[in-house]
Amino acid sequence: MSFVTSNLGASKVLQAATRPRSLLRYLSTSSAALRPAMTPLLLRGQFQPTLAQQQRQEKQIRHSTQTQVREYSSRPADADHHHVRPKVTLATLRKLHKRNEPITVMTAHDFPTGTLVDKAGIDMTLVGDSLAMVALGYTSTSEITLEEMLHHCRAVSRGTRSSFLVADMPFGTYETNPDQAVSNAVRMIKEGKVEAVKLEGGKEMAPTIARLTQVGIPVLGHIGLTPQRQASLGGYKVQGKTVAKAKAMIDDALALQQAGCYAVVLEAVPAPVATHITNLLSIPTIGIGAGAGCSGQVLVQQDMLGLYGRVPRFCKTYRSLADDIVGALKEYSADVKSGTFPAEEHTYPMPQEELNRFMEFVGRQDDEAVNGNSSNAAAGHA
Ligand SMILES: Nc1nc(=O)c2c([nH]1)NC[C@@H]1CN(c3ccc(C(=O)N[C@@H](CCC(=O)O)C(=O)O)cc3)CN21
Ligand SMILES: CC(C)C(=O)C(=O)O
Repeated sequence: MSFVTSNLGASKVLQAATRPRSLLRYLSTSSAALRPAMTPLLLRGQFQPTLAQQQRQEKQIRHSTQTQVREYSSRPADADHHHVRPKVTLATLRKLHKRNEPITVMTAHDFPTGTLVDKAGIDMTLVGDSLAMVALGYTSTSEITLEEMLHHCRAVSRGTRSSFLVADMPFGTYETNPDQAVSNAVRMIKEGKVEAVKLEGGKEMAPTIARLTQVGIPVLGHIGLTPQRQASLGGYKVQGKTVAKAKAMIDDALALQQAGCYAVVLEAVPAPVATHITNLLSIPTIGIGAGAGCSGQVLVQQDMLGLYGRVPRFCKTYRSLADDIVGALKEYSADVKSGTFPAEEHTYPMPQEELNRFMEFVGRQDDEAVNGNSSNAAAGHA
């Protein structure tokens, strides 16, 4: 592993890590290489970094040094991470937000992908309705039904131990009135076994969100590009690009907070608008295509792993697994055709004594076939 802090001597890091204040001072006065991302934004004069953002950068650097320190210990790097991770609750998320530690969110749509997200130490797992497209092959998210969603939620929940688990309410299951939203959200909790629901929309959804939170169902809001409304938005378009639209989005965000959302997703929003909303709100914002000024980030797992065809501009493809998978499938196919697979090590042996008797049995059967004797000699032998 290589970290930006590699210029710090190990002993210095260890020393400093035990005295966070002095490390903070050290870092804030040290090389500009330690402060990526922020400088170009400042130069472009798009917006001023908030104190919170500066503290977060320092926090990130501190986190890297701590990870590095762990490499020098005798413990395997992930031993204390994978198995004893405490359950993430709403209180945990609030604590992360208060500390300006970015909240990580990742989608999952079944048991294996849910397990992977949980193992990676992601704070929040989202059973997003993008699974309609990436897992079910629908052409939009609006087509998925409540029953289909519940099926996927249950699968993800079986693989989720620590991450906070939230799922999208499908299009058409919450818009009619607050009663409809409550009864379907209750199904998401009881049958889908998720801890919270996400629903799309701004201040027009506030009464519904208020009802849900009043009956004890945590709600994650979602504004900006709301894919369930893509038809009326005229496609998957960036939202809030004009002052008027940005102002309306600010009103929506405040209304969602007032209605009791524990956090709000901001999708495909210009970074300065998302940063401003983040600074205004007392609840975390989770950005997707909304820049680094949000309180957390979310991506669609298939996108970031290169498992789904077209990837939006805001997505970083961390791996291109589709190529690997197709390569493996082609090798398998060639091996089967050529007889290379299965090999000896992929087969099951039997005890030598049993094998000898089995071969005798097979020999007798062959003799009988040749001699035209149809009586069953094996039964008498056994
Ligand atoms: N696989 C997948 N990933 C997603 O992130 C995702 C889905 N599916 N389905 C539902 C929505 C749709 N999403 C999308 C899809 C495309 C763009 C996109 O291509 N936007 C243009 C910008 C267009 C403009 O300028 O307004 C881009 O260039 O990124 C954005 C969000 C996000 N959500
Ligand atoms: C992209 C995220 C925010 C989402 O809503 C989904 O996965 O459906």
